[in-house]
Amino acid sequence: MANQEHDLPLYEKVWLKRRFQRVIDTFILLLLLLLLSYRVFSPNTFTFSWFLAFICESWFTFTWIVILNAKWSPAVTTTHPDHLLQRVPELPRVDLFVTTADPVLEPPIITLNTVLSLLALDYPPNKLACYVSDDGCSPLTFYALVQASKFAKLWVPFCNKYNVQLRAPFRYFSNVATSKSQDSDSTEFNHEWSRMKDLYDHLSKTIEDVTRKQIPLQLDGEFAVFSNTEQRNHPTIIKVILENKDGVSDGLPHLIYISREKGPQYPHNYKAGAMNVLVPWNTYSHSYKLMIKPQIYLEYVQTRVSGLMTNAPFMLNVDCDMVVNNPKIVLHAMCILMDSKSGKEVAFVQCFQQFYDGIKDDAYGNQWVAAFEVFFQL
Ligand SMILES: O=c1ccn([C@@H]2O[C@H](COP(=O)(O)OP(=O)(O)O[C@H]3O[C@H](CO)[C@@H](O)[C@H](O)[C@H]3O)[C@@H](O)[C@H]2O)c(=O)[nH]1
Ligand SMILES: [Mn+2]
Repeated sequence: MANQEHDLPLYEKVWLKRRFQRVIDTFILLLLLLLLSYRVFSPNTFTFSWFLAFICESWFTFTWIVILNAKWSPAVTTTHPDHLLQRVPELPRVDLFVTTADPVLEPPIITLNTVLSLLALDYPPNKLACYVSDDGCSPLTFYALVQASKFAKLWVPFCNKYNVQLRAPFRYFSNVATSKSQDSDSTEFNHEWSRMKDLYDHLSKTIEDVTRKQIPLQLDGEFAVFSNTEQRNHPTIIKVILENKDGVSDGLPHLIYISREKGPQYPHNYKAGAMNVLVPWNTYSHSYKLMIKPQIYLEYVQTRVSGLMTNAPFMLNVDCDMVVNNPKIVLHAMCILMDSKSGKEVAFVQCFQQFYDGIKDDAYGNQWVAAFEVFFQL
């Protein structure tokens, strides 16, 4: 029995047979090469139109070779999160990183939803820490996160109780039919659903009013650090918004706000710069516990924040305009990262990106619909 349990696979990778498609794809490549050789050996060479056609066809052939490589031998990976706890004695800690840069272009309510979808992950909360890097150095973003932390205390238990799939409230409530489809007969569920919706509507209205300056935000108390700051010129600001002090497994993950030091005299390097400040860089700080008085560590913290605080062996990075649409995503990733063989070979796990609220027909192809259908078809 014990052996059987040990043999439970964490994931399976099945290589797909694509003999027929491979023949077709190679045939297209052959036609393209024939076309190119026709161009080269045709009598009307070196005119302007010849040159234009040659460049276009060469580029098309090159992209076809790249595409051919990408789809030559696709595989489907099926993960088994339910086997994970039987195979690994303890789940590892994961640091979650969210980057935001501008409260106008990336409204705080969007970042708030991203953070809520992370705080509600189906993973032991005492193993998670969510770091939000704010390159906008905005009290609005900090305010939204404080509000998010209060809402999370009700939202996360609601998601767990009803096994909610989409845990970013604005996505969940955007489709009443789908979100209410489960347990729709239960009065208790209907009652709690309406209560959560009212609370979320109130929350988003408050954030909107503060963002539009209809409710003034006083820069005192917790917010005083923002009073003399400019977006490109300010010292480091770190605020521990939520702390799972006792490491309880039914609490909430840590939530930490960070605005890294910036000055006009040196480049900030955009997202890469922000991630460098967040990501741990050595293993010596493993013994550090979460610091509840960050100001003491400010001078050290200027370099790698999570390294000094939680220093988890794994990290998950999402932009502020993304949401987690599968609460088990970390468990799925762990099936590959914790496997005895692939765990040593695989550096990162990435999921296909899906887009929400895209423009109809996707005229500019930003949602990659055609690309996925044509190039990555399995
Ligand atoms: O000075 C900056 C500028 C940007 N960002 C953040 O970086 C992320 C991505 O920046 P964005 O300008 O939104 O780039 P996109 O083209 O939308 O994002 C794609 O392209 C980026 C650059 O290749 C990748 O880093 C992203 O993960 C990928 O989603 C966002 O969360 C920003 O808030 C910062 O933290 N600081
Ligand atoms: Mn973006």
